[in-house]
Amino acid sequence: MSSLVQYEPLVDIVTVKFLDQTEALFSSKNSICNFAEWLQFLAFDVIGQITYSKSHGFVDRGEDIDGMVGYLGKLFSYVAPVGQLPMLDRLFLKNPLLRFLDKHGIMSFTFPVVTFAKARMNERLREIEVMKAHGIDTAATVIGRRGDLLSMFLKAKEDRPAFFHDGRVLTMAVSMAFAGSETTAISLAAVFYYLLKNRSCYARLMRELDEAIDSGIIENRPNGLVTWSESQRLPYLDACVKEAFRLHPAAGLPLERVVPVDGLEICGQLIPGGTIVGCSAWVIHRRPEIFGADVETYRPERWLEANKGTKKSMEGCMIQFGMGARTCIGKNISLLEIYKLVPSFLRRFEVDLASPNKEWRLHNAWFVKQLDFNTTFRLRSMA
Ligand code: HEM
Repeated sequence: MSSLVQYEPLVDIVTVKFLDQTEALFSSKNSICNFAEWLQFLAFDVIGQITYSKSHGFVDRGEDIDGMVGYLGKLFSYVAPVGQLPMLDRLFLKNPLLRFLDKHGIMSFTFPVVTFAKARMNERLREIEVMKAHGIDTAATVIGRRGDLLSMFLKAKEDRPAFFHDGRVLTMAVSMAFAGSETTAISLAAVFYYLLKNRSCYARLMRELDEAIDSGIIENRPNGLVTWSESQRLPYLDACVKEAFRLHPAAGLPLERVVPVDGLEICGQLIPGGTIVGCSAWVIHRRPEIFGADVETYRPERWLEANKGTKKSMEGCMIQFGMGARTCIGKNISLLEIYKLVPSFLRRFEVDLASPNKEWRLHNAWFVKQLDFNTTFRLRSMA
C-alpha cells in the first residue's frame, strides 16, 4: 500500500472537486441526488486522473459526458448473460458482419471510453515524439515525470517493446476504466447505504470522526479532506467499510477458474481437468460458521468484537477483490479512494435518504448495481 500513496495527490484533486460540487449542485440547492450515479462520476474521474493525469470531467460538469457511464452500464448488462453463454457473443457484438461494418467505418461500435483513452494516449505519444526529436531522455521526463498509470505502461513499452506494444498499452488503460469505476462506485454506495439504513452505526462513526478531530488524529482542514494515513487510525470506519464489502461485494457472479489438466480435489470431490469451477463472494460472505449466525444483518461491530483467530478467518474469506493469481490489481487504488472519500464526505455533509422507508433496487449485471439510491445532503459545521 505504501507505494500507492504516491497516487494520493491525484485522488485528492478529484475528491476535493467532488466535495465542492456536491455542495454546489446538491446541498446548497436542497436537491435530491442520485447518489449511486454521482459516486460513479467520482470513481470514473479518479480512474481518469490516476491513469492519464486527466479526469473525464463528469464531476466538473455534473453529467454523463458522451454517455460513457450509461454505455458501460449497458455493456455490463450484455456481458453478464453472454459471459455465461459465450457463444452468444458471436451472434451479437462479435458478429462478423458488425465487425466488418465497424472496420470500414459504416457503423461505429467503438466504446466512448476507448475513444477517450485513445485521445489521451495519442497526446502522450506526440509529447514523447517531440521530446525525442529534441534529444531529451523520455524515460526520465515524459514517462517518469507524471507518475500516472499511463506513464508506467509507456515505461513498460520502452523496456519491453516487443511485448508491450501500443495496443497492449491501450488495452491496459481502457481496462482500468472498465474494471475500476463501477466496482469502486458500487462499493462506496454500499458503505453509505448501510450507514443510512442503520442510523446508530452512522452516529457511532460520526462520534469517532468528531473525536478524531478533537484529539488531533485528523487535521481539521477547511475542505473536510481526510488523508489515507489518518483514515487508518479509525477502527470503526474500517469496520463499516469491511461490513459493506461483506454484504455487498461488487461482483455478483462466480469468479471462475479452470481446473488444471490433472484434475483437482475440491471439498473431497475429484473434479476433472478443464472443468470451469467458480465461487461467489455473495455466498462465501454469508457463511454463518465464519461470520456468525446473524450474517444477513449489517453489524460493523462483528469486526471489532472478533478475537484474533476469528478475525483472521473472516478476513481470509472476504473475496470482494477475488483471490489468488488473478486477484484484483486495482485493490489498493480503490481502498485509497474509499477510505479517504467516506470520512471526508461525512465530515462535510449530513446525508439522508430521500425516501427513508424505501429500499434500493439491485441489478446484477456482473457487477451488482444499485438503483433508486437517492439522497439529500446538508452542510455540516466543521468548526
Ligand atoms: C472496490 C473496487 C473494486 C472491486 C470490488 C474489484 C473487484 C475485482 C474482482 C472480484 C476481480 C476478479 C478477481 C478474481 O477473479 O480473483 C478483479 C479483477 C481486476 N480488477 Fe478489480 N476491483 C475493484 C477496483 C479496481 C480498480 C480501481 C482497478 C484499476 C485501477 C481494477 C482493476 C482490475 C483488473 C485489471 C482486474 C483483472 C486482473 C486479472 O485478471 O489478472 N479493479 N477486480
